[in-house]
Amino acid sequence: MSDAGIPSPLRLLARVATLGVATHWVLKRYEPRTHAPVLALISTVPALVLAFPSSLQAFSTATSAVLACYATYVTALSLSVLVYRLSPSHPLAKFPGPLLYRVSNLCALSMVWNGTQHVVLRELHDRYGPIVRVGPNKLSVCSIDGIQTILGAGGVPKGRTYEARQDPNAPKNLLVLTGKAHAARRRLWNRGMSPEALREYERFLLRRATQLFRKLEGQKGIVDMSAWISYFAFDFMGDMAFGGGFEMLEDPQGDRDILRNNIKNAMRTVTVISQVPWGASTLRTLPVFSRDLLAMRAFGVKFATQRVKSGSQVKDLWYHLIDEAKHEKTTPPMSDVVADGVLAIIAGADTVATATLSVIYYVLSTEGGKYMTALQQEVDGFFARSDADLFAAAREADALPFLNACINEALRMQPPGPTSGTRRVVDGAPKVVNGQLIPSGTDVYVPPYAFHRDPAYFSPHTNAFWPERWLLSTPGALAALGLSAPAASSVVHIADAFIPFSAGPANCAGRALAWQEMRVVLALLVHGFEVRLAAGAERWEAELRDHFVMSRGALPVTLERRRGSASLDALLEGAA
Ligand code: HEM
Repeated sequence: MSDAGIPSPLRLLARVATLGVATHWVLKRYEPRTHAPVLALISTVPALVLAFPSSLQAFSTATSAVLACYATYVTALSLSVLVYRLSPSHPLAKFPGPLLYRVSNLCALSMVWNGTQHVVLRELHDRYGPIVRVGPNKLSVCSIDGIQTILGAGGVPKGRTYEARQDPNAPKNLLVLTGKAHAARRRLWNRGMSPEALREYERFLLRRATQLFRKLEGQKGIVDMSAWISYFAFDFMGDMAFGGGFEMLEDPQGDRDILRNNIKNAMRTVTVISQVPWGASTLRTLPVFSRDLLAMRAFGVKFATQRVKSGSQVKDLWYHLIDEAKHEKTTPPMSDVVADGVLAIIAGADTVATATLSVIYYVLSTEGGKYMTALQQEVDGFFARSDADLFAAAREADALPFLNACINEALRMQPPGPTSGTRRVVDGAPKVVNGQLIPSGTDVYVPPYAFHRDPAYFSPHTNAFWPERWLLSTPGALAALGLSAPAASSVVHIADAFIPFSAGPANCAGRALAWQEMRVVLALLVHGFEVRLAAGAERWEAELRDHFVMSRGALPVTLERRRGSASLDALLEGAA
């Protein structure tokens, strides 16, 4: 149909509106990765104005013509987006979810910024069921078959939310890689986390754990356990990834502590940016968004340079990541190792600190501290043995069963990576979860926190710290500590829904190391100190924030040195 009868200004605006709608359909099909295509599309508006100079006569100035055209363009683009996202023809229309989240990812920004995403996702699953639409193009899945279908081998690759997480000028780290590149890099990591490698790390761990112990012995009054465990975790991971040098335990107020804040801020920033992957590259050019990521890289480069100078005297994680033993055909580039070294600090320090602190908090705060009493009984009994070998016990899954149960339960209650990033269902390979087809192009969360707090997988006491649930098959172990549990038949415990370390080929590469650290540090603390929560500790749970890894507040405690044992003294002296 001809538009010859329409006055020329309206004709111009109609063309601009059509351009707005067309822009939506182009961007929908070819989601931009840089700002250049976005700028190119936006500049078509003045180009259109210039292409029809006669239309300008109806406007008082050229500026008002351009402004009117942009207003029309944006309105048409927005309306097209809105109508499409809410329409029954949208591929995700059949999935329930809050109206605002269906409209735009921007609606979720405040919960992401505030770090409440994990809790909100759980609430949404309570309300809407196992699959919830939490963005225009995004689902959250809390259905047991989704774990293997999405995260398992042959599942769904990581989506673009991961790319937004890393420094744009640095090579990709393991977390961001997919497919063959991921498998090749993961081989290096797996070597660095093999049982033999972990044996090598024991002396570093003993040195740092002893240093922590001695520092805590010297503390008076209220002690912020959160800070001290963090210093330990960062120092130890610095030893692993860069051959040491962080020394936060030695100099807590030193400038290296800035790293902790860099990471905290950077994690929040990239978690927010990753909500709008199409704008990520543009946003990251702004110093406010890139400052902390760049500072982290500079930090990594500085420590890597020191590590290179020291050569292969020690078989730390760096030794394996840069393949100093020459297992690979080609030596990995130094820049990749720096990227993975920084990843090790982010992925390995904060996570272990949060989990260790959550154990301390829950065993002390639950039911008048009865779990701390049971834990001390188990650990004291262990150290009383003449053959007590803490590192041998830390290697085994069942040497200290109640300690393991408490760690598992703290990881269930507060998984240190509570949501993880989204996976994206690739073109031509839709997936079926819970009997429903998840179409290609969909971003999918498989959030650990939501699984762990689902009564369909863990009950009774779904939202309470109840370590007994991990020892149902060994009631004797509980009875020996004065604890009991109902018959296993009345308890729901779906172990496959426990995913604090994620699942599948990109699950946590450092899981075994994390377990070793947590067992050693907690056994030393429980045996060596009487720990009591102090005023303010009750805020622990509320101050845990989901910024990909948990950020946390203080955990004020008082400490009193216990009598300990000859085994403990020998262990601590051995580290000197
Ligand atoms: C309690 C402690 C820990 C927890 C709960 C934990 C949890 C996780 C989770 C959930 C992921 C998957 C993230 C995702 O896919 O978005 C992950 C990945 C990873 N973690 Fe851990 N982690 C812990 C400790 C460690 C330690 C000590 C290291 C050692 C440096 C480490 C290194 C890594 C690496 C390298 C990845 C990426 C794996 C890959 O993409 O193949 N983590 N971790």
